[in-house]
Amino acid sequence: MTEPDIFGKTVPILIRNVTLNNKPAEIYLDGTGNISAVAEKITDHDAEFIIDGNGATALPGMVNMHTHSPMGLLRGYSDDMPLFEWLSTKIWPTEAHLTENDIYWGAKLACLEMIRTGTTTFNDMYFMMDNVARAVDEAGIRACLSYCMIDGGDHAKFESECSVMEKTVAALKARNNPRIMPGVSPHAIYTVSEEGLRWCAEFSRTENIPLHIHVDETDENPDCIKAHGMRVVPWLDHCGVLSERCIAAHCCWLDADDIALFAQRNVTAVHNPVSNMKLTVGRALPYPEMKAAGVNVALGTDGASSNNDLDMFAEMKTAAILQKFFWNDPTVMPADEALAVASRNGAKALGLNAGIIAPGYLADIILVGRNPANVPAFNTTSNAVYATSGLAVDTTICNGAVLMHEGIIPGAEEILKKSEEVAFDLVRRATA
Ligand SMILES: C[C@H]1O[C@@H](n2cnc3c(N)ncnc32)[C@H](O)[C@@H]1O
Ligand SMILES: [Zn+2]
Repeated sequence: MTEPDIFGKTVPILIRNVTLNNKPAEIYLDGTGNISAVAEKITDHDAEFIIDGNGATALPGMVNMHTHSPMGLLRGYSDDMPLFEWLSTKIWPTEAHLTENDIYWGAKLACLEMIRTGTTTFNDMYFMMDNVARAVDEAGIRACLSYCMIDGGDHAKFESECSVMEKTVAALKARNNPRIMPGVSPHAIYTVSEEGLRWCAEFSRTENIPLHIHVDETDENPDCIKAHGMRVVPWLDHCGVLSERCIAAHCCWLDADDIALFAQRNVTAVHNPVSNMKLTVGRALPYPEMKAAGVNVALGTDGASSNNDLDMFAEMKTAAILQKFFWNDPTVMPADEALAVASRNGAKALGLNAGIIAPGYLADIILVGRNPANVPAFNTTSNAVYATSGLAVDTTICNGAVLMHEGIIPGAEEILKKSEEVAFDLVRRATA
C-alpha cells in the first residue's frame, strides 16, 4: 500500500530492489534533490521513506525537448491533414480563443500525462506561460518554458511581442523555483521577421537562457532561398540564432553543410518522429549524419494535437525504428543511444545535471515495474526502448520528490475532469 505522505516532498528516500543497467541496485536520495548514493546495498542512510521496487527497472526520467503542453486540449480535435492547412485552418483559429484558465488546465493535463508516462522534464513553447508555470509548480515536474513569438513581419506586432517576451521571462524568474527555467521562442523562420529572430537571439544571449525554435520541419529551404538568398540554417546563423543555447525542433531537411554549422555552433537538434510521420513532413531528421558530425540530438513529442500523446517511451521506440527504416540501416540508433537521446542529451541542452542515475546527479528517476513486456530481462535498456509503454511506469520522482507511486498521482481525477470541460468549452467558443 502507498503511504499517502510519500508524495511531493524532497526528503531522504531509499529505493530498494531495482535493476539498474542490468544489475541489482539500491539508490539513495538524501533529501537535497540529488542522488547521493548508488550501490548494490546501502545500509548507511536516514531514509524517511523506503520504496521497494520489487524488481522494477530504474531509468533516468525522460526529457521531452519539444512540446506545446496546453495543446492536449486539442488532442483528437483535428487530425490527418498537412502541416500548414492544419495550423492555419484548425489550430491557429482555435488558439485565438484560448484563455489563461484554458492554458492552465491544458498544462495541468500535460503534466499529469508526462508524470504518468515517466517524463520528469519538458521544454515547452506556447502562450501565457505563467499559467503553465503555475501548473508545473503544482505538479512538481521540471520545465523550461518559453513564450512563442509570432510577429508575421509586422513591426508593431514585433514590438508588442518583445514586451510580452520580457514580461514572461521576468515573471518566470520571479517565481524563484529551481524546477522552472525561462527560455525564448521565436516560432519559426516563416512566422518571425529578421528583427524578431535577431532580438530573440540577443535576448537569449544577455539572459543566458535557451532559445527554442522550429527549424526545417517541412522543407523551408526553397522559400528561404527566394526571400533571403540562402538556406534556412545559414539564415538563422546570419540572424545570430545559432549557439549552444539554441534548441532546434524537427530539423528534418538539414543538408551536410547545415549539419556542419550546427556542430560548429553546438546547436541541439530535437527529433520529433511521431509528429513528423503523422504530418508527413517528407524526411526524417538525418540522425546518422548528425551523430557523425557530433551534433547533440534530443527527443520530443511535439504537442498532443499532432502526436497525439506525450509518451516518451512510444517516442523512443518510434525514433529508433524510424531512423533504421528511413536510412535503411538496422544498426542506426541502437537502444542505448535512443535512451540517451530521450534523457541525458536533452538534460545537457538545458544545462541540467540529469539524465544519468549516479551520485551528484539530480534525483529525476522513474521505475518501470515488472510486467509482461519486460520479461525476460536480458537487457533492460532494450526492453525500455523497444517493449515498454509509458503506462508501464509506476513510480516517477522529480527533484527528489515522489510525484507518482504505484501508478497513483494525487489529484489526477480532478485534472481529467476539469481539462475535459475546458477543452469542450474552448472548441464550443471557437466554432460558435
Ligand atoms: C507554439 C505555436 O506552435 C504551433 N505548433 C504546434 N505544432 C506545430 C508544428 N508541428 N509546427 C509548427 N508549429 C506548431 C502551436 O499551434 C502554437 O501556435
Ligand atoms: Zn512544435
